[in-house]
Amino acid sequence: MNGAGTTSDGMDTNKNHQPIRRLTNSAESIIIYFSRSGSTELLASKIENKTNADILEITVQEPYPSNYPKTLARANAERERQDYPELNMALPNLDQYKTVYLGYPVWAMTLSHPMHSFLNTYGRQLSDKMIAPFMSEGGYGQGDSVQVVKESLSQRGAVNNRFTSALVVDGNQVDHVDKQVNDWLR
Ligand SMILES: Cc1cc2nc3c(=O)[nH]c(=O)nc-3n(C[C@H](O)[C@H](O)[C@H](O)COP(=O)(O)O)c2cc1C
Repeated sequence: MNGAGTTSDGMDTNKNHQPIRRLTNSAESIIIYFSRSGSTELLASKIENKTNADILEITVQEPYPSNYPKTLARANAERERQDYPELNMALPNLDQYKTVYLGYPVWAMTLSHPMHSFLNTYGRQLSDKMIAPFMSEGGYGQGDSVQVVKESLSQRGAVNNRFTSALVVDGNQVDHVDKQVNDWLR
């Protein structure tokens, strides 16, 4: 139940390029996502292309190893201690946005830790937004991740959120999900 064997893993997305951060004064939607090995990032870029939303990547102080077992060991230890990673990003003012597309990989059948950290740190600033959760996973589905997003937001004092259905994509199939993405965006 840990996604071992999924071919998408094995490379931190920011090893070879700067974190993604494309912001305008005019967009009414923003995509905020974390991706360790690129699948959620690819899905985020598809959503960006289809919506013209702004886009912001969540990054952590200490990136996860590209080595999958090492990442798993770190993630397991973090989860046991509920010790979520420190972020190294700045959140822009979100006033202009009505919709936040919130993207993450599923880890251990729940929300991956950088998104935990993001919601714990900035959740309150998502008040009044429509939240559109999207995720990539290794074949075991969304787990309780959306529930955890909802709980984290309300614990951080976010109010007046509405939620769309979640877009759940197998990380190895992101290249083949354009129709699913289009249908979800409708
Ligand atoms: C620490 C860790 C735990 C994972 N746990 C699960 C899981 O419980 N269920 C699942 O389907 N996939 C699991 N996966 C696989 C990832 O969800 C999947 O490969 C995802 O597409 C990775 O997204 P990314 O490339 O954006 O990081 C796990 C991956 C990692 C690194």
